[in-house]
Amino acid sequence: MNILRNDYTSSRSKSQSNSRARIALTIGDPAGIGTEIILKSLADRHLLGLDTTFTVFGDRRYLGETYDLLRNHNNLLMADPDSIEIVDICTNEEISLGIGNRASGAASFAYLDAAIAQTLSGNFDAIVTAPIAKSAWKQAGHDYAGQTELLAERSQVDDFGMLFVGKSPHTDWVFRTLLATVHIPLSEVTKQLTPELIEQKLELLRRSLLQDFGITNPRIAISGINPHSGEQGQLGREERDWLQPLIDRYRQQHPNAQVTNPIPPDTMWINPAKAWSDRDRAHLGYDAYLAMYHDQGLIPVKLLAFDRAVNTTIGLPFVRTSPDHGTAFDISGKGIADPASTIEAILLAVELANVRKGNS
Ligand SMILES: NC(=O)C1=CN([C@@H]2O[C@H](COP(=O)(O)OP(=O)(O)OC[C@H]3O[C@@H](n4cnc5c(N)ncnc54)[C@H](O)[C@@H]3O)[C@@H](O)[C@H]2O)C=CC1
Ligand SMILES: NCC(=O)COP(=O)(O)O
Repeated sequence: MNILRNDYTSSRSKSQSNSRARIALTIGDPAGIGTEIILKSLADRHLLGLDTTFTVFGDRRYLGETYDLLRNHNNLLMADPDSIEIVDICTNEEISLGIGNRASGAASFAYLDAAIAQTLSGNFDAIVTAPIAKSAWKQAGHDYAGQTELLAERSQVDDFGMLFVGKSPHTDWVFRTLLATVHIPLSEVTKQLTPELIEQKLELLRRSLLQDFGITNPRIAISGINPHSGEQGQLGREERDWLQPLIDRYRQQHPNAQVTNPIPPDTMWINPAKAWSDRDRAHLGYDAYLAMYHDQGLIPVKLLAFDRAVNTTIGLPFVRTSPDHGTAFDISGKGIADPASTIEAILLAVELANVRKGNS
């Protein structure tokens, strides 16, 4: 694991505050790898020495069971649950490792809901969430597309977005990708992509780049929707009919932002890949990319940065980050789950929380 400390944000926005960031961590679906990656992360050397408090929301019993199961496994380094601060949410559900179901969904929902309530009450500055299974939430009667939507609903915000942030270990360039649409069927995507939605996401992204990352003159790349960005209307009309006019208008309204024309989606990711891997070509990377739908944005993110990208919810009244992967039911309880993306999620949460505290 080669993790570089902090510096996702520009030096302009570094915190001036001396007050300690308070971070809530949820263990996610207890049938998945959440307990393992949280305990591994809390023992990681990159977190030691941070002027931060960590509080874990979850069932103490599952944390203890994971610790007991894995503590002698190949010299794994994990925090002892007895040594960490835990808000014990005992759901009395019978969990089977590797099987996400109604019981595991009810439990993971309860952990997150409690963490949100305490954060909205002012007890925490940020929430780092381990992964949940949306299907398990559904089985437990919680009809949300994901954790993001619950966070937004409880916070009473409509203007929010899913931004993936990954810092290259090769070049230090930071790869940021906002998804315009997220967890919807592919057949719904073009119905939900409207000029209003894209304008809202662009503005949300510009504000987050400024407020969270200290970037005053952002360079933002926008993906097309259709193959070849529509090939002048021959392969789809959205780019011609409204996306390009919207971008032209946006540029006039925001002369500080440098926004591209719709880039053909198949070539959009060539420059970020160069900026990620080659220090001499890091300048080719933009400050952020706006992808039109889930897999258009997340295939390149996970190809380049699966072990370190962070899922960040922007637009909330508090900081929320999460690893970029899911519950990994296929490997839970085996001791092989990589905590790197969770460690990055914690480091980014601390950094963003400090930025907000310094700005307030
Ligand atoms: N932030 C969140 O809460 C997310 C939740 N999910 C949920 O996770 C569940 C499973 O989704 P999948 O598509 O299977 O994706 P996944 O990310 O859970 O697993 C995909 C593959 O990557 C491996 N993998 C994932 N994380 C790993 C880690 N830390 N270390 C080593 N290997 C790892 C898994 O073993 C599996 O082979 C779904 O129910 C989905 O809703 C998926 C993505 C994000
Ligand atoms: N693919 C990203 C993802 O599933 C994250 O969902 P969320 O639970 O953070 O809303």
